Amino acid sequence: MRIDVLTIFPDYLTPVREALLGKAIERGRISVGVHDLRDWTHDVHRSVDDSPYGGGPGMVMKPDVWGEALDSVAADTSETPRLVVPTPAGVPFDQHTARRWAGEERLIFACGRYEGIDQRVIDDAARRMPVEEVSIGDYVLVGGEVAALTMIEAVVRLLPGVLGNPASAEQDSFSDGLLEGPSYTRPETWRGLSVPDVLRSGDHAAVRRWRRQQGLERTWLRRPELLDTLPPEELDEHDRAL
Ligand SMILES: O=C(OCc1ccccc1)c1cn[nH]c1
Repeated sequence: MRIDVLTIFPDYLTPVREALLGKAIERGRISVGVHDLRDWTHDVHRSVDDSPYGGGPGMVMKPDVWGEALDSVAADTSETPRLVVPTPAGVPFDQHTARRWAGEERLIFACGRYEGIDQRVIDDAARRMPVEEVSIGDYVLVGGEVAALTMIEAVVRLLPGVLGNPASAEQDSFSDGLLEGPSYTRPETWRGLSVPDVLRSGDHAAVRRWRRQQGLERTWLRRPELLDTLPPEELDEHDRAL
């Protein structure tokens, strides 16, 4: 998989080369290109934004600079990239989307700042490649870089050969639509707090049941709406009796 990130703060993406993702890059599992949007400006001030039509606060990122940058980065290879635009106004990003994107050959993340990118950039790009405007949460960041890092990590950890322990990618939260329950490790008692007996019982069926019950309880308490969208087969009659 090849990932490109367009940003006016390329240094913000340095963490992408750390640890987990760093290993994936070393192993050639993914290649990551970080590009400074200002490289596609032509004026002496290297300006990337301007005042919004219709008035209002803040600035909007210019279409011409973005258009040239996207043309250039997208053209690098024959595969058609999927363009991801992080924005508070986007479709919520979730594990389902992460799994879907893990199958892509190329992803380009367009990191907006200010009040966002001129909409025509997205409309024009959509004529040549799939485009998704995506939100990582209901809050406003200063720019899309942190959102891009978040989504890149969620996607890359799913690629075969990236995680040391692939099983954990399968059993992580949301893989069965429920939240993960609590986890414990040594020592058995710590500051007067003990590990639940069932986990030390060696009864694997009981452990499975207990973990599922804990996941259901936690989901019920913290994210009840996830129970509504659970596929019916996920909740067996035993769960319903809980
Ligand atoms: O703030 C975000 O993206 C940066 C951004 C992009 C466009 C205009 C303002 C800010 C964001 C919040 N949830 N998901 C993404």
